[in-house]
Amino acid sequence: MTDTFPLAELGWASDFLRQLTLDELATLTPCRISAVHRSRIEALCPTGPLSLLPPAGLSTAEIAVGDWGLCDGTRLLRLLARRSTLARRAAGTGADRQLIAANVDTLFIVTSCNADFNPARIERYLALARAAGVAPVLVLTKADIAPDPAAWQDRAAMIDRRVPVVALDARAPGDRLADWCRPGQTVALLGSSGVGKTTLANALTGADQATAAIREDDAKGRHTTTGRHLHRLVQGGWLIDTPGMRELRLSDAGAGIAATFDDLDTLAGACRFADCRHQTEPGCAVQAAIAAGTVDPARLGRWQKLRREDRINSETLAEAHARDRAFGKMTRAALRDKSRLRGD
Ligand SMILES: Nc1nc2c(ncn2[C@@H]2O[C@H](COP(=O)(O)OP(=O)(O)OP(=O)(O)O)[C@@H](O)[C@H]2O)c(=O)[nH]1
Ligand SMILES: [Zn+2]
Repeated sequence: MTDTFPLAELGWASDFLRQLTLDELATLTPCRISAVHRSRIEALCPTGPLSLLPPAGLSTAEIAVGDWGLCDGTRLLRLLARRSTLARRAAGTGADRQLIAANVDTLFIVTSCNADFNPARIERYLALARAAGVAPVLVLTKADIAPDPAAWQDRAAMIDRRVPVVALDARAPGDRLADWCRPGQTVALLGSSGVGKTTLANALTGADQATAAIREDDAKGRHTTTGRHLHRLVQGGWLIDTPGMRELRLSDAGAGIAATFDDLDTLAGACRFADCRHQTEPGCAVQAAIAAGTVDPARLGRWQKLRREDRINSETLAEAHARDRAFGKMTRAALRDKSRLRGD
């Protein structure tokens, strides 16, 4: 396997080039981060894989697999602004966002042509992708064993007409994903357990995940595995597969939710009250659309649930405490009322 990659093949593009000063252009080498450890960083650069020291004054927690940086061959000197960022944070902890991947172009939202198919989950992933700045594609696996894969494809297309839908056998995707898996492109997979992510990743990288990493012949002739989380695709391009990818959840995704439910978002703007909850308020444009049959009430329910979930997952520690306190107060008041009614 060759270990050298022209920059364009690694995903280098003009919006990264533009960030370099003339001096940097003359003296430093662009590199793509393939793994991040506590005190070392693995990267791919045009001359091959490198193990680098982190930049002075920058915690490795601020570096993501897929990031572009500039190095002098020994140390990563700085990171370049990202095109997209996938991150997460634990609910209600207010913890800093944990970076999962950077500069992913396409997120394959994977679900199966069976009971795993769930519009609410697909919408959640669509919102997550859009909030991160990544283009979503719906991939329906197990098309080979579904009685009517076209029907599943139609159901998926109904969720969001703007999103491409591909139904396939994850074991043999052929060139069905060739629009997104090509030189310079970076993809990632998201979906629940058992839908075929590992199977698809293996097919796209042409190998077992454990062996798909790029191997470097070092001076002693030993093999060192690099590119741990940045896997080269058979058709060109890269697959980012970090452990956190599988536990991605919605947070700070308000803009992604609005983009995914833009029909409801627009209607809500026409409600009489700015804080309309779209239940029984007079002048509610959303309820009017439901009454007119142009909006599915189930979709309104999913939108509201997702917004609540995002709000809770995005709140800071102080906000979470305030919510708990308010809830405690409410419960205590309710208990007091109850005992008053009982005449205690
Ligand atoms: N016939 C068929 N089998 C599939 C397809 N995709 C996945 N499978 C099978 O489904 C099972 C689960 O697939 P995995 O690739 O392990 O699923 P996963 O999404 O990686 O699951 P986790 O590792 O739990 O996240 C395996 O036995 C696969 O062989 C498909 O498109 N067609
Ligand atoms: Zn309303």
